[in-house]
Amino acid sequence: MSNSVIVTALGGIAATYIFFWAVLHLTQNNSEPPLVSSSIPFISPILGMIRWSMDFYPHMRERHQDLPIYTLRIPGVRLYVINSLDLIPVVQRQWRTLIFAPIQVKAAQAAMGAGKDAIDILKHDMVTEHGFINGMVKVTHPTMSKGPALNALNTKAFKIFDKALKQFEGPTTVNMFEWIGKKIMLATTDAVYGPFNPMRDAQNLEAWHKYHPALMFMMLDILPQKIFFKTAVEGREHLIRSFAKYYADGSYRQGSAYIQQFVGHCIDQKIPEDDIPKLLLGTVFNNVANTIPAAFWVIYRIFSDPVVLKDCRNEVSQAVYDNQDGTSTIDLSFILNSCPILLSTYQEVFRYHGIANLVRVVSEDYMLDNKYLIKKGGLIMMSARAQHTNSAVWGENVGEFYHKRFIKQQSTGRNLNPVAFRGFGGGATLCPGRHFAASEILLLATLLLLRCDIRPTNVTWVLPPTAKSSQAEAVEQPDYDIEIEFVPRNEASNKMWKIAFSGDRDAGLLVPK
Ligand code: HEM
Repeated sequence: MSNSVIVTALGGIAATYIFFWAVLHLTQNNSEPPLVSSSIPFISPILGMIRWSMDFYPHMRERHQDLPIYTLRIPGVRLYVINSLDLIPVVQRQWRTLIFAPIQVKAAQAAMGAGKDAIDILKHDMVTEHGFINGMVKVTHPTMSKGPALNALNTKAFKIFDKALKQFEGPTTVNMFEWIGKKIMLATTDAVYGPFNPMRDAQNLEAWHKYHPALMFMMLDILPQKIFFKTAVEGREHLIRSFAKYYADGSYRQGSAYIQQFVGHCIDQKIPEDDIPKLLLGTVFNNVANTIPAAFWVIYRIFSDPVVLKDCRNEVSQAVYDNQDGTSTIDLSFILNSCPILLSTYQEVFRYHGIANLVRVVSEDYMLDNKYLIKKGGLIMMSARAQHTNSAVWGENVGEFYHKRFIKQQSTGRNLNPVAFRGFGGGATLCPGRHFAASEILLLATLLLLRCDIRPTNVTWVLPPTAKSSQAEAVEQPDYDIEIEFVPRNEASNKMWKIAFSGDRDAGLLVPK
């Protein structure tokens, strides 16, 4: 290559760099949060995200500890990243201006394939209860947070778990993530969708496994789906056909109170008939996507540590009473109220393995905390992992899984700050499904504690890595499965089990803010 070509090429690169550097700095207002990661304009943050993956925001928090909030610029997007715990409630209070609903609308359109008319209805009012999204939370929330409707969901799930455990007549080897995934999928969807649950069908499960892994990339909505995600789109279409039949047959009327309210709200809001099955498909994601990996980690953490196992088994055994007819009853309310170590272990799972990226869309220019100009169209990012890995909040043992961390009296003299715990989000969009998820996961864990021992076939428990986790989910997923052996406990064999609810629930869990 001649010198002149090299000089021209270098000149071109330098001119391009200067051009983008100027664009970046001229379009950045001094009142906006400080701009970081700008050495290669618009590209450096992307390189950082690729390099650090789900540890990107914790890494940035360490690097920019002095900044309560900073700006990242990537092509077409201003990302305002919250570092400081104190700014989280400030963002959450502005839920009418810094909105979550557009993310849900995007999911409906790009991931579920909802049509234009349905999307217009979803977009019409994204802040009041008269709108589709907030109205949906309002009508479905009571059916999954407490009372007879949630008890009914748990009772159905119990029957599925009970039946599965009865099949262990002797030591049984399974792949742990796969086994838990199948049981949670069946228990949850049977409880939610009722006797005509579409997710009982093996072909639909296969379609789900084609569709689910591509969800995050489909959500980004950059690449043509029919070319780049052909298999996932086929899986989606298959599932939509099945949910269309479920809807057209009126099978949802025999489903849970939750799914009846869900469909009723779609009808009231005049969602086109063809789109209701697409939105129903979205409920499968809500119902199982995080519950499955969370159940995996809860069970892994309990059974892989003899101390945790002993503590938790001792607690749950007190939730059981024997009946005169020879059956044994598990009081789920006792589990959810009076088993502090089990509940602490459960919450530590979400602190340690939680990766929720809580995103808000800025609907108009806004002065956050009267200090930082946040521009319309920008995104606010509150990373759960950035908060959950902060030693200033959680103490020097932040990097350890400490199963008693959430027991108040044993925490380091300080009460835990509920804002620092982002496992289920917080504020106006705090996860309405958290009670359902908690009761189902803890029910499965309790049944296993009472009825089985679990041994890894590999002799020792080895914590699987999680680097390949999909960040569309709020909980890490193991990169590979673990083979385990369920060994029925003698003291529990031949027992018949029942479930009961003696009172309030979740009293022992930290209430996220
Ligand atoms: C372990 C299980 C679960 C985890 C870790 C989890 C996590 C979360 C998080 C982090 C958010 C907040 C999103 C944000 O503010 O940006 C959220 C919201 C939500 N979750 Fe969950 N979730 C779980 C289970 C469920 C279940 C079982 C359901 C449904 C039955 C559900 C339905 C929802 C809905 C509808 C929202 C949006 C609420 C709104 O728009 O106000 N989740 N979840």
